[in-house]
Amino acid sequence: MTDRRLAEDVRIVGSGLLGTSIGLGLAARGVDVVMDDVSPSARRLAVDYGAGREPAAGDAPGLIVVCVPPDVTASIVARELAAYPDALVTDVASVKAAPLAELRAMGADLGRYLGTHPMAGRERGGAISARADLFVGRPWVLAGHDDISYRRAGAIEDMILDLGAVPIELDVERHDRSVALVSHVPQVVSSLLAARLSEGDGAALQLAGQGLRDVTRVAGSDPALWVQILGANAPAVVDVLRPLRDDLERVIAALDAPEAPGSRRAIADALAAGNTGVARIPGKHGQDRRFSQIVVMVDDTPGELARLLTEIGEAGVNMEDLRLEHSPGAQIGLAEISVVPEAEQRLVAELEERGWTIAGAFA
Ligand SMILES: NC(=O)C1=CN([C@@H]2O[C@H](COP(=O)(O)OP(=O)(O)OC[C@H]3O[C@@H](n4cnc5c(N)ncnc54)[C@H](O)[C@@H]3O)[C@@H](O)[C@H]2O)C=CC1
Ligand SMILES: O=C(O)C(=O)Cc1ccc(O)cc1
Repeated sequence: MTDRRLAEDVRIVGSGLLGTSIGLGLAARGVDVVMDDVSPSARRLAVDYGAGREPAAGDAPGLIVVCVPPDVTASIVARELAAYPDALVTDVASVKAAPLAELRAMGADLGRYLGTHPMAGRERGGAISARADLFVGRPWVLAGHDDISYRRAGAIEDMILDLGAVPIELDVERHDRSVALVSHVPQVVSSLLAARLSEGDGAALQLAGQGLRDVTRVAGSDPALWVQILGANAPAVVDVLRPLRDDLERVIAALDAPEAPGSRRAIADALAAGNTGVARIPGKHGQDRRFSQIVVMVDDTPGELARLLTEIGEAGVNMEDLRLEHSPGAQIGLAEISVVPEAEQRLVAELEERGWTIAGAFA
């Protein structure tokens, strides 16, 4: 028998990115998973990928996971609660207060419903983008409310743990305020910045480096999904956007008159506040500690990166993170290796001895 916590059979409604990824992860652990979708071809595709089986008469799931767009989440949750009176029902929508309020207004049986939100995803939807390991190591919020205890929702936590994610209990309002700050506003800022590029000189784009890619990655997200997410969490998003606009106006005023008394200070203060903020983003395993970075030049030939990683292992150093940078047209890649500060000097020496070129090392 596969090692797992979840004892229930699972029904997944919505066979897109999230539903298929959950199905793949659970099916791999031997759970009996049924995939469903309003679109028969989406459902069949998820079944073809191995996320689960077609629905059948007599299915009696103990846990139902609704993975549909936010604006239909409440109505599908209500339908499933009514259709399967013994099942626990959850959903994965990116907003939590609005679907709960809708369900309450419909008179749904909230004693069997607890919404969740995995903080993992991709810019592209659909089963074709799904991955069984999408949730490994990622936070997954259980959005608590007064009609059900976390203990009663134990099977949902079992599912989260079986998928390798980290359960976090937050009530719905705190969840929505939190994701406004860490997910919804970053989406808006990333999109607005990327939108500037559509007007830029084509030659300027040839100069694009990793910094631009870092801050615009999520600008490739699906507008149809995000219109729903932002609309459903509008007050919390605006609460972050307004002070952001004030900060931007202060920077613009300072740059309009950079020589005026106080202007340079205003710019420096804005950038320093950014340093303080970025230092608060937890690293791997949610820890706050910062790592040293070692940048190694890697020939753009097959097997070179694998050789580097093997040799770091041989040196007995645990790699905390890895980032790759490629310049278009260049035959060299840069591998930025994060290690604990105590290991930095030793690893640099080991790698140089083995013939690697170190482009930089910094704490
Ligand atoms: N895309 C992401 O990165 C993340 C998305 N979420 C949430 O997950 C949910 C699903 O998103 P994705 O999987 O990305 O979308 P998706 O577009 O890949 O899949 C949604 C699926 O739901 C189906 N569907 C639509 N209406 C339905 C209905 N009435 N009944 C049954 N099926 C229906 C669609 O046919 C589609 O297959 C959304 O609520 C989203 O907020 C949560 C975390 C991350
Ligand atoms: O791509 C990423 O980094 C994400 O964080 C994706 C994501 C998109 C929507 C969510 O509600 C949660 C996560």
